[in-house]
Amino acid sequence: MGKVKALVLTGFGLNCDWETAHALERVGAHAERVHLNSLVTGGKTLAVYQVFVVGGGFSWADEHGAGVILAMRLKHRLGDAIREFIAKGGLILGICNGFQVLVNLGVLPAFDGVSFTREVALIHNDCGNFRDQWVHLAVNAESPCVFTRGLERLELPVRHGEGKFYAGTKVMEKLEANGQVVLRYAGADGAPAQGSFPENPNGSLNDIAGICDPSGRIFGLMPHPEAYHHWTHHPDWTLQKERLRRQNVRFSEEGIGLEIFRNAVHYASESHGA
Ligand SMILES: NC(=O)CC[C@H](N)C(=O)O
Repeated sequence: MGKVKALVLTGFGLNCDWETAHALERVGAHAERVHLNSLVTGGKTLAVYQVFVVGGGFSWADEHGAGVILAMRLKHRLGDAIREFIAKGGLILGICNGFQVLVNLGVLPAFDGVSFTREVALIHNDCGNFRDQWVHLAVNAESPCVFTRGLERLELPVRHGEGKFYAGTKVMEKLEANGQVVLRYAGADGAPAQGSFPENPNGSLNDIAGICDPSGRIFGLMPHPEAYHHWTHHPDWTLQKERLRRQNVRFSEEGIGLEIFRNAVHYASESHGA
């Protein structure tokens, strides 16, 4: 049985690809960092991978809005390949700048399949500046998202200037009704932040930090799971071991961010017999 093949996109200002590929390798995938131009010119083909990750960074320097130009490039040069990739059951993960790309591309929320038009937006943070901080996240147990299976709460870092999730009332209602809201910013107790700053770092409506498509196979989130793949990444790591011992929780060398990738690789290996 071969390893699950994951493509991590690179190029034009994306800058979390090494960490993202490393996280995927840690959970058993074969991860390849592939430049956008290699896909566009046909040197590499999306169809041979089971997981497609658009990671964090500053593609095209956030010109015209974060993720806008990369989304246009993907739509016009690789739209058919992306549509086919989704139709044959592939998984897509968009992290931070990647989430902004998927939203601009209309691959999320994709109520009736990929629309290639923007239905929701990630706009400038309410606080008016770039936020670099750790957040608590509550996972919606009702969501079909395959990436968050078995998870209830997470702690991950965010680093973004345009992370405020925004949509019209009807779209918000539909997202909530479908269970497509996967992650919400929360307090340390796991209760939704209800817009309070800095627990909700950007003013996202309904505290939304991540959404999925109706199938649960396409997932986008503003926090960075690849940036918590080892326990020492956590700002309180020196206290962590002792705290867990007191709570009778088994200590793990892994950061919880790895679980997102592990779920993806597990799902891909089961559904594709990799
Ligand atoms: N870390 C990131 O991917 C940042 C995304 C984007 N450049 C922003 O600032 O909003």
